[in-house]
Amino acid sequence: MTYHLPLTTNFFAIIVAGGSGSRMKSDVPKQFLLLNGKPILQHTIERFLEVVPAPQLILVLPTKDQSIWETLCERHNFHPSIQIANGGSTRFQSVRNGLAIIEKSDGLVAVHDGVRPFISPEIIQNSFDTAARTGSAVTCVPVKDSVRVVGADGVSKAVDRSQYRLVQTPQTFQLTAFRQAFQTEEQAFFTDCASVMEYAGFPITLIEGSYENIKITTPEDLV
Ligand SMILES: Nc1ccn([C@@H]2O[C@H](COP(=O)(O)OP(=O)(O)OP(=O)(O)O)[C@@H](O)[C@H]2O)c(=O)n1
Ligand SMILES: C[C@](O)(CO)[C@H](O)COP(=O)(O)O
Repeated sequence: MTYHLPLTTNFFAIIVAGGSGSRMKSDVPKQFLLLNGKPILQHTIERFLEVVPAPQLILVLPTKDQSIWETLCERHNFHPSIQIANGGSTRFQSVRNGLAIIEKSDGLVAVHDGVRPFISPEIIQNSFDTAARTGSAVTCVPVKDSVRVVGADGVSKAVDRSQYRLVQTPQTFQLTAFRQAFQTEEQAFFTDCASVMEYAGFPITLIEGSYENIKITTPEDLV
C-alpha cells in the first residue's frame, strides 16, 4: 500500500545508522545484522519507502561502513535511490549531517533510528500528519511496568507511572524550526531530537507509538 501526504510535498526522512552498536557487542555493525534473511536497515528503509519517496529519504552511515552497505545492497538486490550522509561522532551530529543534505527551506522532516525495523507505515504517516498540524510529532508508548526513582543516597521511591512515556522514533518536525534548533551547541542531555527541540523552546506533541517498535540495542533484542 502506498501512503500519500496531501499537506506538503516537502517531506523528508533521516534514518540514522551512524552508531557503532557497542552494546550489541557484535563484529558487524548491528544495523547490518540479518533479520529474516535481510539486513535490519533494509527492513527499516522499506517501511519508510511506503510513505516517503526514495530521493527524499536520507540514510546516515559512518564513512567506514558505506562500502559494507553497498555490498549488502548488491547481495540483497536492494537499490533505492536514497541519499547518503556521513555519520557523526554522536547521534546529534549524525542527525545534523543528515539535515545538511536537505536543500528545501521548509517542509517536514522525520528522524528515525535505523535499528527500529518494526515501525509501521501508519505511525510514520501519522507523525507527518500531526507535525504538519502542530509542528511536531514524537512517538511514544505508556509505561507498562512499575517505576521507582532512585535518589543520590540510593534510596528508591515509587512514582506514578501514568505520568511517564517511553519515547521512540520517528520524531517529526517542521524543517525551519528543526534547522534552528540544531544550530545549538550539543548538550550531554540530548538523547533524541525532541530534547533538542525542547531546549530551543519548541513545544512537543506526543503521538501513539507501538510496543513492537523496539530499538535493537542489546543481543536479547534480536530474539
Ligand atoms: N554517532 C551516532 C550514534 C548513534 N546513531 C544512531 O542512533 C540510533 C540509536 O542509537 P543506539 O541504539 O545507541 O546505537 P549505537 O550508538 O550504534 O549503539 P551503542 O550506543 O550501543 O553503541 C541508531 O540507529 C544509531 O545508528 C547515529 O546515527 N550516530
Ligand atoms: C532516540 C531514541 O531511540 C528514543 O528512545 C533514544 O533516545 C536513543 O538513545 P540511544 O542511547 O542513542 O540508544
